[in-house]
Amino acid sequence: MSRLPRLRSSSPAGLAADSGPSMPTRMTNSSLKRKAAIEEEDEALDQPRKLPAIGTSNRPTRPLQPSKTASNLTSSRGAPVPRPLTRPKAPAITKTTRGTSAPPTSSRPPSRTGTTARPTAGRVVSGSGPARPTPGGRASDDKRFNALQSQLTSIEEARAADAARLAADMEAERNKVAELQANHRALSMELAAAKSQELNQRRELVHASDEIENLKKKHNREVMDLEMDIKKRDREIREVNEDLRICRSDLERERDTVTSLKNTIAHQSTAHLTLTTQNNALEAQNTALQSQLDIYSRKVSDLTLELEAAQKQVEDMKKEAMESELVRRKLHNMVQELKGNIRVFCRVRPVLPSDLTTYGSSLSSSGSANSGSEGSVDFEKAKEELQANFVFPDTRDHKEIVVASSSSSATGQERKEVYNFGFDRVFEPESTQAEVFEEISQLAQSCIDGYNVCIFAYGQTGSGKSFTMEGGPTESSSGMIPRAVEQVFRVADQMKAKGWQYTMEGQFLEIYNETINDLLGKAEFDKKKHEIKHDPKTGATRVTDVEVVRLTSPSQVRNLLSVAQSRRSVAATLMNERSSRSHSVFTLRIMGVNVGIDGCVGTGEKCEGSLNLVDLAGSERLNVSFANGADKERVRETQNINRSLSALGDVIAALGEKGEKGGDKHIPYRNSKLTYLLQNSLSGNSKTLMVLNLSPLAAHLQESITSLRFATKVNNTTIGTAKKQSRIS
Ligand SMILES: Nc1ncnc2c1ncn2[C@@H]1O[C@H](COP(=O)(O)OP(=O)(O)OP(=O)(O)O)[C@@H](O)[C@H]1O
Repeated sequence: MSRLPRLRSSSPAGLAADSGPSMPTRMTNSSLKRKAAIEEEDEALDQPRKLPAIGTSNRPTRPLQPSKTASNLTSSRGAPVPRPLTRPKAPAITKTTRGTSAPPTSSRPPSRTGTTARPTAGRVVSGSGPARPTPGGRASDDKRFNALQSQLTSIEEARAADAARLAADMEAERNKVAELQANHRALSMELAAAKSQELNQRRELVHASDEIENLKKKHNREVMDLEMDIKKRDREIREVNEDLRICRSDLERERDTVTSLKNTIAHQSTAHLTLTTQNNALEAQNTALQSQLDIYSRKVSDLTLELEAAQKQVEDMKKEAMESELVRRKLHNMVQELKGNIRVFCRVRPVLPSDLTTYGSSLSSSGSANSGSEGSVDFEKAKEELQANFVFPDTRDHKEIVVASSSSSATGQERKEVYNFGFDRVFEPESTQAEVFEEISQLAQSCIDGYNVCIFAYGQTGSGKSFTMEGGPTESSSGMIPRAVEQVFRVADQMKAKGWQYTMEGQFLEIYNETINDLLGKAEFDKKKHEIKHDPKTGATRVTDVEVVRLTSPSQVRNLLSVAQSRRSVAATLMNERSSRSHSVFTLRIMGVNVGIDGCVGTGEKCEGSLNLVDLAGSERLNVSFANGADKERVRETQNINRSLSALGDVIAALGEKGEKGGDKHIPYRNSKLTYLLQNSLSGNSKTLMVLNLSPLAAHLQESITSLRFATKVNNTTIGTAKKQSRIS
């Protein structure tokens, strides 16, 4: 009984630690149960020899030798060595007990197997018996001992059998243990392998976890990428869908277009057939035309050659025209010189209705002179009554005027006198402004050609000077100044074709009481002092501080004339007409340069001419003013007019003398502002025209005769040879 715990304790210590808990434990329990059953059986046979007595022995029980394999296995592993299973032994009989109870040799049972010879149970029983036999009962005791010896022998035999059986069982158990230990080792190895595998697997697991983590991250990234990709794809899909939609609509349109094109093609096919037919016809026509074209091409090349020749001819003609222009100028000037560089025209104005009232016609007082056809007849009668006897005998050349006057002698006899005057041209009262200008226009041309021209209107007050120079408001009544300006502009324009380019400027001055006033200026009359400057090199005359206007159109000149007229009206007093008592000088300066024509270089020749149109003060005051003499201012005016007009006569006379005799004759230009101003236009290199205006009235006859005599004197003067002011730059 006491060995069970040892088996029990050895079993878990030796097996449970290293082998699996199930199978070895079961096997140990079953063998122990069988042992427990045998021991219970022994107890039943010999109660006093209880097994616990064995357990009390100090002899150590011989443990079952563990198999070398098991021992080696456990020791090699370093684990606690399990307690080996002990072989069951019979309890040994101590010498002390044997000496007292029975002789050892006789009482020793026959030798048996080692296992059975060593039981100790008998000795345990004898050694531990409670009662010690007495010497009287030795025989019984021997019997008893023998019985007991036999019993013991049988018990030992049974025990031996049991021991053998147990040994066999033990051997089986050992084998099983060995087997289990082998299994255990195998399992340990498997376990180690499994552990190492587990370790590897753990490492792999860690590695795999890392990999999984990485893969997860990668996966997340890929997921994100994929999501983005998906979004992108979505976007692309949307775009593609949109494109698809557009494509579809385009396709629809294209289909429509195709449909319409098909229709068109169908129409076109029909038209094509028609056109093919036409084309064939046209090709035939074309062939015919081609041959014609060849003919025309030849003609064109011939014409091109002709054109080139013609263009060359045109170029030559242009050059020729420019050269002939120079010739024309020379010839024109020669003609003007032959006509005389100072010429005199005489113009008699018509009798005006206003003359009837002013000069007291008997018909005008009757009041019937101004109405109806009867009135016109009366007017004609009144005219005859008032007008002087002017006759124009030269009906072909219009160069003569005959004045007949009658006067009473001291004896009371009527004396008739006839004066015959000849001028370059005589204009009758019916003459128009255009007719007068026709003669003057030649001088305007000379001015454009670079000559200085001076045209005077001379005559008594009311004789028609202003009318001749400035004219009336209508186109037909416009005077010499606007016509000359128009002529200059027209000719300047025409001269462009001959390579000339002109610029024009104008000034309008008044000489009143030997003072120069600017009719185009803003300054108050008679206040500002203007000086006359002559440039001896260029022959140009300039007046200081006067308005010189660049002229761009004839209409501009008309405006200037009206400005001048209004300024004169403001300056006029109530008593006197300022225009009658002053000279007005309109100067048109013309500057030209030959720049050439297209493709033909100009000569560069420059010319500068001036056209002076002078409306003189009334000439009659020469006599009348001195006769009166009461009004000092008027006397002064008259004296100035007298001086300037006589100075003009003197200059012309001196020029005439110089022309006739030559030499270094002094010309008194400085005797008056008028002659000094017109110095360069009166000298030998200029052309002068005096228009003598005559009143047709008999009341003015004496004045008219005086004027005629003055004009004749001028007309008979020959001013040298006109010299063209030109210079080559
Ligand atoms: N040929 C003409 N035909 C028609 N009317 C004329 C003619 N000549 C002059 N007259 C008229 O005679 C009048 C006097 O002429 P104008 O004023 O021109 O004379 P004037 O000599 O200039 O006088 P003044 O010296 O006072 O200026 C004006 O009414 C003008 O219209």
